[in-house]
Amino acid sequence: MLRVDNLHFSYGKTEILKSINFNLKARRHMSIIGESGSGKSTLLKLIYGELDANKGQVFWRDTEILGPSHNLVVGYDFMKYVTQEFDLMPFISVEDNIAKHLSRFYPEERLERAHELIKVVELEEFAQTKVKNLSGGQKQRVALARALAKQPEILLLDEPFSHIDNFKKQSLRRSIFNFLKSKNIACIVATHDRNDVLGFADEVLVLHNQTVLRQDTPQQLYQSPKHPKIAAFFEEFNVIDGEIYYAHQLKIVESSNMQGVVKGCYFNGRGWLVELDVNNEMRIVEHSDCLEINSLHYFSY
Ligand SMILES: Nc1ncnc2c1ncn2[C@@H]1O[C@H](COP(=O)(O)OP(=O)(O)OP(=O)(O)O)[C@@H](O)[C@H]1O
Repeated sequence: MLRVDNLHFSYGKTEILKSINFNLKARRHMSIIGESGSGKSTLLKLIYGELDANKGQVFWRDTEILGPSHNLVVGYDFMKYVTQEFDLMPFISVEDNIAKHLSRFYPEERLERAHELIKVVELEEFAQTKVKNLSGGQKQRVALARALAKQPEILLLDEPFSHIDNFKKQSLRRSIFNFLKSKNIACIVATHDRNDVLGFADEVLVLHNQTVLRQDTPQQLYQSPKHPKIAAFFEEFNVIDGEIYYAHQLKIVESSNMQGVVKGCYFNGRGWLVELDVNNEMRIVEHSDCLEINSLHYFSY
């Protein structure tokens, strides 16, 4: 189990994280979400032992994770961290970048494992390609495979699919997260992408105002966001009389005590997001059709 106890961290005088407390059981998957600059990457670096906390402790099972002021070499065998920078060896092949992290004593197993991981990240056709000749998204996939080479007990991922195009992203996400579950590898993913969270996270940690706003399942957070920052992570939403309503929870109706003037109409795949001006406050309502700009419509929930 990962245990984060009362963690505090500042860059110089700027406080970034305060009183961070949470646990993550072995094999579980957690997403960390929060606005840009809320400290997601900083928290991953503290968990990995790349930064020294000002106060507080991090444990994986019974081992305390210590920062650079206590450790000459950052990192532990049971934990791997894939940063946004990748840090690969450009002049050797994809296969060699991954195999380098495997034992030389068992050459056949080494190659077999490298190929297994290349398959997980769907890079079979690039196995022999030098990393310098890969695109950003392909490099990101090599970094993921390399982190899995020695099969850590816990994997930390910072925006793991940020460089990967939408064609590949969906299947790659399933492949990686299913692989982690099948090998009982716990995982913490810092992400801005709701699709990394909804189908894959067992729990979500929401960072806000330097601390943990909430820790809950994706289902609970989505269905009962309670806070605009949480709703905003998932979908377009409105706050009406202090309650949060997603755009799809409001409907255009024949008559109601709520009405607004159409100011915009945006296709979203399923239908249209209609922007309504209600006494200078904007409401956003999902509707099957685009509505005429400046027309008046009733809506309700
Ligand atoms: N090395 C550093 N020195 C000083 N300040 C830093 C440093 N690294 C990050 N920060 C600041 O710390 C805050 C948290 O940064 P962090 O990268 O952890 O946020 P984040 O939530 O991961 O952001 P994003 O979603 O944009 O990646 C930011 O305000 C950032 O400017």
